[in-house]
Amino acid sequence: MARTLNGEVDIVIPTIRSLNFLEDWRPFFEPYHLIIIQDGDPTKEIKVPEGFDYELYNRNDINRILGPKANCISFKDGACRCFGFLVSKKKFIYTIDDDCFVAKDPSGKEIDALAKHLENLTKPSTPYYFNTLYDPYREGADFVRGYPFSLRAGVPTAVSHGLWLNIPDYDAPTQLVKPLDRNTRYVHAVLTIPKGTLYPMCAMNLAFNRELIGAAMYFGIMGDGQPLGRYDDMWAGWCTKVVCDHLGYGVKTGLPYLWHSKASNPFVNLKKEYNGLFWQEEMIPFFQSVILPKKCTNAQECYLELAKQAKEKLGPVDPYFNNLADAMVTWIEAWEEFNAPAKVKNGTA
Ligand SMILES: O=c1ccn([C@@H]2O[C@H](COP(=O)(O)OP(=O)(O)O[C@H]3OC[C@H](O)[C@H](O)[C@H]3O)[C@@H](O)[C@H]2O)c(=O)[nH]1
Ligand SMILES: [Mn+2]
Repeated sequence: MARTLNGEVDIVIPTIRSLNFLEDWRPFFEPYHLIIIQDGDPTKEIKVPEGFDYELYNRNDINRILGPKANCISFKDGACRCFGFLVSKKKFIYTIDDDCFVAKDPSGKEIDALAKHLENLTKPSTPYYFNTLYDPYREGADFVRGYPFSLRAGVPTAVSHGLWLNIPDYDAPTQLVKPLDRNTRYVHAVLTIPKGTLYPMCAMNLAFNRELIGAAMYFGIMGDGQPLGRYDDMWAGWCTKVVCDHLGYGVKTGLPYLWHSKASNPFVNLKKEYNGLFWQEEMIPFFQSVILPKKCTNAQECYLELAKQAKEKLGPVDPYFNNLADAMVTWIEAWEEFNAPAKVKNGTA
């Protein structure tokens, strides 16, 4: 059972809708601090249900706080959530969409998704050698015969990627041809994604160790005024996986599940993700070929190197990638502004 780490966790929610979904999560979320990022029209009043401890930022706040650097935070795209990662001071971040609800496991028990994520993040990962009995650190499981003892300590876990029952995270073409698909399969497993393997990270039900990988968890410039949308979490997932592989951190996927209730409009989604459908055939081979130099020893340094290589290798694909690479650098500048080690003055920090 994960320790209650409520002093070490922020829950980040991007929203253009309502926050009534929090009533479903109240038993699990009330002890935690929420960072709500209100996207779209800042004059619209967003109601937060009584009893939650939260801070709320709209576009005016982001512009006021970041000044010219605000141009690295997307507008009219769920990617705006990464502003919450920037202003948080906590060790762990859990980010969830406002159309996601508490799911039930096959026994009918409500799933405390946050507790399971914290368990995933506070137990090691095994990226170097696959354990065929899945998560060896889970109650009632272990390493199987032939698993080297030299690797059984595992590595620190940086990302915990949860899944969704009901509406699956399909791209627009798949959603258009299979509108009635519902995910009813509850697979009771947590897997470490092997080193050297990328994956399509969805931000609907995602947790990470902000101290290890937060600087690389940037969701890019998407949405309004950009030729790309709904690839925010994909970009962040590819960047963070490459950085985790380089730094020796683990990424897990699988449990916990939540219940995803709303299918967004596939035609609108097609317009947003259209370029991504063929640019991903260039982006993914780029990330598969990235080699980060040994001198990069933390997420910030790795990320600046990634920005440099993305500009070199993907800039020729489309000028958008030059802007994205520049925004990645702006993000790190903002990150360092918010996370500079406390300056020590006459002996006190
Ligand atoms: O302009 C916007 C649009 C949405 N949001 C908030 O982002 C969350 C996701 O929105 P939605 O549920 O409409 O997206 P989906 O089609 O279900 O799929 C997304 O799931 C999240 C991924 O990051 C990716 O964007 C898609 O796979 C929700 O909280 C909206 O309120 C927004 O802030 N601005
Ligand atoms: Mn949704």
